[in-house]
Amino acid sequence: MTKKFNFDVTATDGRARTGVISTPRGEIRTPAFMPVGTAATVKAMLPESVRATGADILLGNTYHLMLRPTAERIARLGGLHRFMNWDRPILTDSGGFQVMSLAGLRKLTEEGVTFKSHIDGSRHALTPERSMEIQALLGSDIVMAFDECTPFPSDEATARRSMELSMRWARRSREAFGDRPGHALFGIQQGSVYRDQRQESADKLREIGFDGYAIGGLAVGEGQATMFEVLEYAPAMLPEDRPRYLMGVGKPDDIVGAVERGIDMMDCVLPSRSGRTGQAFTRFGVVNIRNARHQDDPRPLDEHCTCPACRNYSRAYLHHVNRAQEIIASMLLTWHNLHYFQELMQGLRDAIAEGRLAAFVSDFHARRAEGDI
Ligand SMILES: Nc1nc2c(CCNCC3CCCCC3)c3[nH]c(NCCc4ccccc4)nc3cc2c(=O)[nH]1
Repeated sequence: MTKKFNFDVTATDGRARTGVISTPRGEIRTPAFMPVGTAATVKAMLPESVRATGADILLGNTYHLMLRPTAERIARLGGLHRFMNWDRPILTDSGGFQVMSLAGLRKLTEEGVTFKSHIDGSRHALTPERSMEIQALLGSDIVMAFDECTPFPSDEATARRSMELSMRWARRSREAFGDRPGHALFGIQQGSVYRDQRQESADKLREIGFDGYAIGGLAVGEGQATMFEVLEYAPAMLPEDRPRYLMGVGKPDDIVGAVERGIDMMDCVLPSRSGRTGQAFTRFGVVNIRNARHQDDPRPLDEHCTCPACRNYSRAYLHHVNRAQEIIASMLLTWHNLHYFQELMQGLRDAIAEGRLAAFVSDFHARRAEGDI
């Protein structure tokens, strides 16, 4: 059991690479997709089911857990791993992004953000120091610096002010995090869609020094083409011997494009959230199980898939339980989607390791064109 946090690149294919992040709680195979466990649960999944889909790490969140049940209570109960019965690595986001997207009455100053809880209206404050304290109380293995996700679109001056604030907060996060062997602190690059600002942000983060580097400020409405334009240059600005984490991404084709451009880690609510609405991701594209055309279909979602939903249930059944709003509908569709996302990651890792990523990617796109789903 390593007591340290390490990242080793094991193979490359173009800008893409495979690697292993070693942590005291286990190894993370990269490129990795990280399921989101917002309120100390991956919704509709038991932790052992999340593990069965192939996940090595999952996400928690400062914002949600500080409001309910509070980080102090989770710490008193032994920390987030014990609390949610997940003994592998956990990465927690620093809370700023969720404040801006969920909380009410927000006030942003140099110090940090104050806001009203979306749960009970109580007032709270998040600063770099408080975010580090909360993430330490939770016991997360990978801690995210406290940042401001620059809204899109932003003009250059606005984006610059936002990025520079995030870089001052990055330094305060680093200082407040201190020296915690076996735990990692990741910095978050900002700079919106402005190449010079992305470079300045990357240089500042390197100067401060982090265990890993995230690309923030993307997947905020700019669209895939613009995101990929930024990913043509932003990953290479970050240290190549450290993990690169693209936050909030994404759809399967976003993930494939990001991995081709050198990204090692991603997270997204999409597979779980869309599973609960009846959207199933398959190698041929998305199946919306609520559509009446499935009500007599005896076939599984995807006959190639080995997940419990595809092994044991028909589209007709999944259509029925979804229409009836049965709890099992969320369970089966979530499990299928997380399984599909992890299978996609395993396919990418294998293709990179064998130097055949280009073939994998063209096959990935070709299947989806078929569209007989
Ligand atoms: N610090 C920080 N976090 C960001 C996040 C949250 C990543 N997920 C955390 C996770 C923790 C647990 C609770 C859930 C969130 C982002 N998410 C997106 N796009 C999502 C776009 C999207 C995709 C599908 C559905 C909704 C929204 N862009 C992001 C940029 C940043 C950023 O600059 N800084």
